[in-house]
Amino acid sequence: MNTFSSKKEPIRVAVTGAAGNIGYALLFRIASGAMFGPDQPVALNLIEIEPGMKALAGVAMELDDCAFPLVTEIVQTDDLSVGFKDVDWALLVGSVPRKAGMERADLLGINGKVFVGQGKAINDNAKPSVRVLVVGNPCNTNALIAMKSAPDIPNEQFFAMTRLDENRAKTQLAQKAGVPVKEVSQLCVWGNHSPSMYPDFENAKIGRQKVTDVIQDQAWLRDTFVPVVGQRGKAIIDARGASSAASAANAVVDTVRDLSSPSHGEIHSVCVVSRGEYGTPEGIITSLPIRVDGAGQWRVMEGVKLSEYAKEKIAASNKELLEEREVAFGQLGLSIS
Ligand SMILES: NC(=O)c1ccc[n+]([C@@H]2O[C@H](COP(=O)([O-])OP(=O)(O)OC[C@H]3O[C@@H](n4cnc5c(N)ncnc54)[C@H](O)[C@@H]3O)[C@@H](O)[C@H]2O)c1
Ligand SMILES: O=C(O)C[C@H](O)C(=O)O
Repeated sequence: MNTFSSKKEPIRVAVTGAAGNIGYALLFRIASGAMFGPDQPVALNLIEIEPGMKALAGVAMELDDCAFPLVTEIVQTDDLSVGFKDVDWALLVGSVPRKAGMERADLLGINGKVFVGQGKAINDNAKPSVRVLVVGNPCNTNALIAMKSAPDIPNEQFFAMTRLDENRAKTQLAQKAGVPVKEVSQLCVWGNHSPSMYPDFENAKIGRQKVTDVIQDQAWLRDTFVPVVGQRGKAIIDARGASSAASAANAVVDTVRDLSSPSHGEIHSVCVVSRGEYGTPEGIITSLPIRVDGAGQWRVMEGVKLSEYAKEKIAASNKELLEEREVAFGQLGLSIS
């Protein structure tokens, strides 16, 4: 269709850390229509801190030079009240990435306070219907901090990203089974975006078969697959000398696209605020199997059968989230209730 004649209102998307590595891989895909579809105009609010503004001007010049027909406006700012003004989506990417030798939780003290300010600014400036996806690590706890700092925005509109982990897990299983990755489905990563995450191979499928019927090597599934997925971020930092960027940006596109359209039977891993589903501690932001219905509402898939092994892995990851919350909220003076 001719996008110039589109009558659709633009979707306004804020991206923090827009001049960073993930930002550079993400913006061009949003602008090209990969996130919201080929006939949906987008307005981009690019947010950086002051030292990043010069590089951001260069990124904006490159966006201009693509002449993307869907882009209606590009805002560049280091002022959060401008950056989050009337946005439909806030993609919180900007924050310090971990370096070799660090765990994601080591970033708690460095990045946590950033999400207080961003949560408040979203609360005061974004559309009430705004949806917020946190990518900056430790993303689950940062999302919780942003959510607590935005009391007027419903908790259900805050998300953190484990789709990269789901995509990684699917590829590991496909390669082991010798099948194309599109054959792997119903794969949920549970818990924290940290090495403790649990990629649930017991409920996943390859074609119409259970993964465990196709890959019968339990030792490989438990002792190789699970840790390889949990440590994939570190493996990339060790190999590249920098944390994943293009694959992370791709997972942002996947997450937002799949939260914006009906799931048609597939599930996806998204960190959402727990209501106690499957025994998860209420109030944390943890990864659960999510489906979106025809009205665009997400919900946690019911009826997943978890083995004792799975329950133990998920409980351990959620315990880590409780500990992260205690440390971060203590440092920031936030109340858990
Ligand atoms: N959840 C995931 O699956 C996942 C995957 C990959 C990376 N990450 C995380 O994403 C974050 C960004 O990674 P990156 O590789 O793009 O890092 P980067 O260092 O390349 O870029 C970060 C950008 O954010 C900007 N920034 C820093 N503080 C900011 C703030 N308060 N407001 C706005 N912008 C700010 C910086 O100036 C920089 O341009 C890191 O925390 C990284 O660990 C998460
Ligand atoms: O591992 C990291 O620190 C970066 C990111 O969270 C990843 O999973 O690649």
